Amino acid sequence: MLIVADENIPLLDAFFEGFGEIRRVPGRSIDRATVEQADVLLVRSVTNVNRALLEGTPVRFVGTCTIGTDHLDLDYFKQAGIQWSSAPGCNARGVVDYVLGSLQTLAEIEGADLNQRTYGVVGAGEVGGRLVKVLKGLGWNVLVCDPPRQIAEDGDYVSLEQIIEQCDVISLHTPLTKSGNGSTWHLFDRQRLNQLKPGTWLINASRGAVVDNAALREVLLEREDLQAVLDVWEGEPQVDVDLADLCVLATPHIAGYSLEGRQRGTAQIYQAFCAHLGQAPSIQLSELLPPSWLAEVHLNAETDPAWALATLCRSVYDPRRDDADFRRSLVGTVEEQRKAFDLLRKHYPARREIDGLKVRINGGSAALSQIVSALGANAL
Ligand SMILES: NC(=O)C1=CN([C@@H]2O[C@H](COP(=O)(O)OP(=O)(O)OC[C@H]3O[C@@H](n4cnc5c(N)ncnc54)[C@H](O)[C@@H]3O)[C@@H](O)[C@H]2O)C=CC1
Ligand SMILES: O=C(O)C(=O)[C@H](O)COP(=O)(O)O
Repeated sequence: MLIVADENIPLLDAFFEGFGEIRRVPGRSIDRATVEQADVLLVRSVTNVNRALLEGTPVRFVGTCTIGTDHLDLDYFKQAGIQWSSAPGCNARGVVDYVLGSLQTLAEIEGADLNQRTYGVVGAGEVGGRLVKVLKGLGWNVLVCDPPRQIAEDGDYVSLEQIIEQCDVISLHTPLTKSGNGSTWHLFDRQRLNQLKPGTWLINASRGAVVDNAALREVLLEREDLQAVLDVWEGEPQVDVDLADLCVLATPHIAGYSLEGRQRGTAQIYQAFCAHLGQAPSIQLSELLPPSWLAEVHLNAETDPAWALATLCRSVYDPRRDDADFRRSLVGTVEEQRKAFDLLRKHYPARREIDGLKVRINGGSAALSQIVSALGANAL
């Protein structure tokens, strides 16, 4: 069996070497010739997998080690009888950590009290749902917009208009869909961007085109009161450098790049492939993941809760380093910038999630316990 795989998929050998030959290829170079003999294709978000790539090839299973599926032509897969799997939720916690770290930076720059803001989460699936839980757990005021969920289930949802009217912070977590009633392509167009409340913070770690990037650049130039944090870009790896300059934080699509998140993505595809073959999985991710780095943190009961929150969030992830690395890369020719975008992602340093963190509060404090529990760390 020939497995063609994006070279940036971690733990490929650990999970897949037992199945046959693995051929590693840069994700953006996967073309017709690359998959001509392949039985299995394992990709990341940078490879568009469609009829033009696969028709007439032996590929019968496609795995993407990502949450997003906007690079896959699922209608074609169905028509052609090609089995596929994504990795739902694999790196959702990493994105939540990115949003939390970004909020700390925004609060610091703006001198704002995070407790006093109203948060709007647009899209409450794997990522947004986890984020809502954390924000509500912190006792913050959160509004949630998710029309498909609102139709499917009873719940406390609001319209996008209400989010725009009432929220001080808006975080986007929808899939990118380009057709149909609920299409999210340019969900935040010029009109909606103009309607944002004075002083709104807009965070996009979903897909670049959920926000009209050209319109956002123009609106940010006109309205100095708005603050934007962008992890994803229309047309990436090419980035609108002027837009990046106007953002408080700008990063190269790494919000979900926790070590656990990336490795979980491979593990989930492995499990799906085993199911496709009718085999029981024999390799466990828990046996491969290195132990948590921050074993234990002690806080004194007198610690200021805002300081404790900032310290715990930043102990897990602080986006300022990624922002600085990214800005340094936005020089030279367009081709050099595109290469730099991919290189920053290829050589992304390992970053851990908060689950393994144990926090002891010396003396006991209800406010600190609430923070520890909301973040998903373990109270000792
Ligand atoms: N920046 C990064 O590194 C990462 C980005 N992502 C992206 O984050 C986004 C969210 O991922 P998940 O939460 O796993 O997806 P999900 O599919 O679990 O949840 C998406 C939610 O959005 C809702 N939704 C759909 N259309 C909507 C609309 N018009 N308005 C409001 N809500 C709408 C859906 O009902 C669903 O509940 C995706 O675009 C994914 O590709 C995911 C992981 C990492
Ligand atoms: O899982 C997703 O969806 C993401 O956006 C991932 O962070 C994408 O990572 P790459 O596949 O682009 O490495």
